[in-house]
Amino acid sequence: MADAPIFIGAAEVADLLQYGALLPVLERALVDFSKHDGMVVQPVRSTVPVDKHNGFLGVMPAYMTESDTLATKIVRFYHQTAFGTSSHQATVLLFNPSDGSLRAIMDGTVITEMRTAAVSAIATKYLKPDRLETLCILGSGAQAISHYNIFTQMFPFKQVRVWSRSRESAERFAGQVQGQVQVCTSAREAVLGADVVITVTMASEPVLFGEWVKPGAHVNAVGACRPEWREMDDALMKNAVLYVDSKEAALMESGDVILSGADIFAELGEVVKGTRPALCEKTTLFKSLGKNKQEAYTMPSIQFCTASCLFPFSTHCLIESKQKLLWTSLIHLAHHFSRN
Ligand SMILES: NC(=O)C1=CN([C@@H]2O[C@H](COP(=O)(O)OP(=O)(O)OC[C@H]3O[C@@H](n4cnc5c(N)ncnc54)[C@H](O)[C@@H]3O)[C@@H](O)[C@H]2O)C=CC1
Ligand SMILES: O=C(O)C1=NCCCC1
Repeated sequence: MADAPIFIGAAEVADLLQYGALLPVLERALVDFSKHDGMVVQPVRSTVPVDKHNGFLGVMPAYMTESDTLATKIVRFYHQTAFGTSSHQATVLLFNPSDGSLRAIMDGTVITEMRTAAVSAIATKYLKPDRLETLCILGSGAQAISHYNIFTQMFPFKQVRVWSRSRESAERFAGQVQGQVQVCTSAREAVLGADVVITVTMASEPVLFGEWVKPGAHVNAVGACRPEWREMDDALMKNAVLYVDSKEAALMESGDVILSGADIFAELGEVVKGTRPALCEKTTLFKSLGKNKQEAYTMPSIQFCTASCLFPFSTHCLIESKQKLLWTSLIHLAHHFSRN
């Protein structure tokens, strides 16, 4: 009889997954994904609208030939959730690629929060302006917190500003993170003069306008993952140099890209690999959808990295950390767990 799949819950994921291990594997995942050589199979996320309940279910499968890793992330994102329940909830399934059997089930919510923030941090590492004094975060939910945590660890910001639709949630955010945060009464006030701006809202209409953004600043646009949703106005989309995690996903899922008609300059993986330039002296915008890594990653269609690719890598990090062993594949890892 086949071994039962192992289960790795949220607390264990949170305990084991460290940014230090996650960042290099995500960089590698971004590069592999952007080679487009057929070695990473990660279709654009398939999303089912659950209109009756104002939500969506996204499925993000991915297969990576080199590491022989087969995984799927399933993520739900709902506008209205019961008090105290996260709007985003994800599960990652790992399969044995040789026969397709299920080897592991793990919480994907923490992975989604950390993977997404880590990829924004990678984009910022490559695209940042010379001066890094002020960080602006629009939104105050789970992604705002994970972005705050890694951005304040990785970069020497002197000031962090936050804006949210309600001052109460912005103040709650300021009380949850370690370190000083300036709560702003308007998005404009938060954005003016900022060197790096992060948008992590569930908005479907623009909350960030090009006229507010300092020339030469870098923007990480993380929300608005539906073809009809926006976080940015056309002025910003057209004036910034546009980088994405996946061109295919951006052209199918990002309302900011599709509706503005902005030209995509490069995938982030191409910049990390060095085949496309990082135009740091210009205003840059990284449109994240999770395709490459994340999804896979945790979400496979990753949006893997957004999708798919990223996901398996994240899982590797988890397991390596726990076992202090270098595993070469998720499946090996899953087997190991099931025997211990
Ligand atoms: N690019 C990627 O790989 C990923 C993107 N996301 C996206 O990031 C965004 C934030 O996700 P979470 O922090 O997990 O969600 P959350 O529900 O924890 O926080 C959402 C934030 O958006 C604000 N908000 C909601 N509606 C708004 C509106 N109409 N205008 C302005 N603000 C509004 C809320 O007040 C809250 O501060 C979402 O759009 C989510 O879909 C999430 C995971 C991965
Ligand atoms: O990659 C993910 O996970 C998500 N991306 C976009 C919004 C929903 C979750």
